[in-house]
Amino acid sequence: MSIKPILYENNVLKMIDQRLLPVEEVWLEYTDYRAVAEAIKTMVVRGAPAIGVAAAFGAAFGAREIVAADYDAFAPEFEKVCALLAATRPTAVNLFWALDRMKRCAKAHRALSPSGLKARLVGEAMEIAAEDERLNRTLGKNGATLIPDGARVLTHCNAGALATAGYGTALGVIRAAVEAGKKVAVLADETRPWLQGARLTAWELMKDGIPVTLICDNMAGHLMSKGEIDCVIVGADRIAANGDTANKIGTYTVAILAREHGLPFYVAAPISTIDLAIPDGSHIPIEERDRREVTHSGERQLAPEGVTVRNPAFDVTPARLITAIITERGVVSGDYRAELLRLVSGKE
Ligand SMILES: CSC[C@H]1O[C@H](OP(=O)(O)O)[C@H](O)[C@@H]1O
Repeated sequence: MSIKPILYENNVLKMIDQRLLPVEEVWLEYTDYRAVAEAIKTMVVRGAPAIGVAAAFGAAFGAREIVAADYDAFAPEFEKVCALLAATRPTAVNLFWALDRMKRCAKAHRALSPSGLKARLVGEAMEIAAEDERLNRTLGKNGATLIPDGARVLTHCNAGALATAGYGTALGVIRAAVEAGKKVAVLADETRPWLQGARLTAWELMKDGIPVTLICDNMAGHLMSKGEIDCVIVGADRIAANGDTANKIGTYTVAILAREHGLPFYVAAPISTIDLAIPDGSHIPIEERDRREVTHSGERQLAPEGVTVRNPAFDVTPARLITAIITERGVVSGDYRAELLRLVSGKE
């Protein structure tokens, strides 16, 4: 049973502090939307779907504070709550998808009493969380058909249970393949600078008893050239209408290497990660994070004081390098613009 990094119990949001893994398993408690926003910004919780789930609960907490006689008075105040949460991180579209869904829920239930509306919003956040894990299991099954028995699968960053409400996307495919009886070995890129692969992917796969080998990011090409990797599967933070995909920094590099070595490169993501409002990857905002993530490992200084640093937290893999995109509504490849529109619209 894979971990659920976000729990809602007795009106309290509990989230595992992913900054402390794998050394410490510490759960933090939240009831205030401002604290939830800070948790997203500081990566207590991270991972596109998980960020959306946390923001949904944050919005519900913010709604509880609003004193308004009716929806017309409530709506502008709720907009301010959602705007503060939306300002936390720019790349993962699931954050904005979840907040828009909470605002649509409020509007749809505007006839409720203020207390009824606030309770309904908590229910919507709970449904977003429950739905995310459910669809990850479906997505996982859809993708598992692409993973051969005995496959050695490279992944980058953490697109596992810790990046979602549970089960994971890229690692959801791995879990589903294992549950289908396949022998799967994972190679996890450590994923500098925040080390989601070393600290999170290795941790959660070991907890589940799934074979995992940790490698440094600069080892992937060598191991591909030696025939030690059979395919690549990663998550996503935002997929543009043409299939260009933003994911953790270094994903583009892995995609280039996979193409060079003739290896399949799969992206696993829920429909909520697809952003049809942007035509291609050049429009995806790329978060630049604090320089200290590069110059330090915890308190240990790794670079000279004052050195110039870049720290883009994501990059964009062009659709042409992506073998297939795995979602809960099916697996698509080829003409991504048409295929993604079909998936999102739900039309066959
Ligand atoms: C299941 S999507 C996870 C996605 O989010 C990660 O970014 P971050 O850890 O900075 O939130 C990374 O891009 C993963 O692929």
